Amino acid sequence: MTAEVAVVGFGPVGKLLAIQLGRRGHDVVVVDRQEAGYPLPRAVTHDSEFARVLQSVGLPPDTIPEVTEPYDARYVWRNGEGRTLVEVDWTGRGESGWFNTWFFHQPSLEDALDRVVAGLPAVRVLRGQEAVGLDQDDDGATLRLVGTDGTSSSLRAAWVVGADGANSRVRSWAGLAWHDEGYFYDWLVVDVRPQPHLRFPHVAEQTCDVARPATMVPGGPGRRRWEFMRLPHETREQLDRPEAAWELLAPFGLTPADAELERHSVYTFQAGWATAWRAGRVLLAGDAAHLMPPFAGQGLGAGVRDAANLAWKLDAVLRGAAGEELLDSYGSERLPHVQAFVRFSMELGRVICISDPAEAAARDARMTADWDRGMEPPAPPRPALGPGAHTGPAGGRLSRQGRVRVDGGPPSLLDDVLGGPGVLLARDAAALADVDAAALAELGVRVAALGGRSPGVVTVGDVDGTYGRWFAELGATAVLVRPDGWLYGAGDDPEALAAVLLAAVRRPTPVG
Ligand SMILES: O=C(O)CCc1cccc(O)c1
Repeated sequence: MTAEVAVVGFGPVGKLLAIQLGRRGHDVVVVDRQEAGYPLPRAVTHDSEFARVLQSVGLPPDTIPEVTEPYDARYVWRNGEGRTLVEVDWTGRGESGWFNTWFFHQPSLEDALDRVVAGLPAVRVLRGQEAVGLDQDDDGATLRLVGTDGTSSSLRAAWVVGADGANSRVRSWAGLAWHDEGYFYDWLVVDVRPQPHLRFPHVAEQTCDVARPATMVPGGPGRRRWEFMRLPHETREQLDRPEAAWELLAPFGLTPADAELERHSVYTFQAGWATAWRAGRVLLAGDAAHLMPPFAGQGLGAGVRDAANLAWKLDAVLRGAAGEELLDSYGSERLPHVQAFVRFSMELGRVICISDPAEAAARDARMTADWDRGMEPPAPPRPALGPGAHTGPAGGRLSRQGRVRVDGGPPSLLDDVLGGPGVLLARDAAALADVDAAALAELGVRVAALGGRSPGVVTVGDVDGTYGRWFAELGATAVLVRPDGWLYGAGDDPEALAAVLLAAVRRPTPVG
């Protein structure tokens, strides 16, 4: 069997990558050793950028209310006595055009992604096929597979992506090293469906109580998630029992009579990353490439960013629009970005994972004093991409998505008008007259303007002034946004911007 891309692992990251490549017409085979999907939640929160990626695969979050719901409120941290330590602002809309914070039910999201995959003839999914080995040469890689019935086969692909989770075998076969931050905390993760009459408050809270550090967050529509830290005197086995879960849920007013315990499982929260994400024909994505504790709610989001970054680059390489060196920019861009979130999540963990009373008292004194005098918590990181396929000071930053109007029609998000985030957008269509639109289209980038008319250019009205403000902040009259929604660059000469991108991807400058 052969494919252009073989993906090992059919979790959300493998699914999104397969969809993005399959929608661009590439022949993708996904293998997963499990016969069926994992039916229980793992991640429960996503951000505005993740929402835009869902939009790009035909699942805009406002059309899947059974899967995900916005959280337009604060993320509250309290001490053992219920005093506020800090409140993090999780309200409002992000620059990607969607609410900043959402809580979702992962199995329902995966079902929705499965339905998208099923509609893509270019994507084949082989469940019950375990990858047991990998060989590669200059032209591709071969996976050795064993089915659940014991049958052996092989799968040859131009590129293999290991989206096979924290214990990635693809990572080991490719010889990609792992950097471990030495961060290990065991937590009992509990997913619950309270009966609707309980009317649970829709809040995200951390209880920083030495007696039992605990997290309570929504778990997607109709569900709640609790996480309880294992204390030093407890074993994993003592904690990983339904009786232990119910005992810990009781103070929150939950009993087996009015709630369903969907899952309880002890996880070891960890932090680390693969030091390189490509070895020849093999690439890593998702938990195979990075792990972080959940306190910033960014673990799966990082994997989703991987899929978006990798998809457009693999697409460009496979269609011959870019040299394979472009794939080196995947890890060089994504690694520094994900490191910022790993470190931020560990810092949050250092606040909550405290079991020593003296240390907790010092934390409480410091944080309540800061909060009482109105000190705002440090903002979550907004890292730029590391070195790679972008140019100038604005390049490598997240782009914006606003509402636009075409020919006096109703407002729509720009990506919906253009078919995806990739765009060379100029203030005036006249500046785009000589741009090589066909070459940009090969990379998944369309050509649009906020005013004027020019053949082949989509002219859009800037409904809320999002783009006018953004251009003013950048001091530019044109932006070049990559198909993953990240800014390639900004300036006053869109033709030159396009030419720099086209030259860079055809012969990228080596990174690192
Ligand atoms: O969705 C996740 O990654 C885990 C859920 C979560 C969200 C916010 C705080 C926290 O401690 C866990």
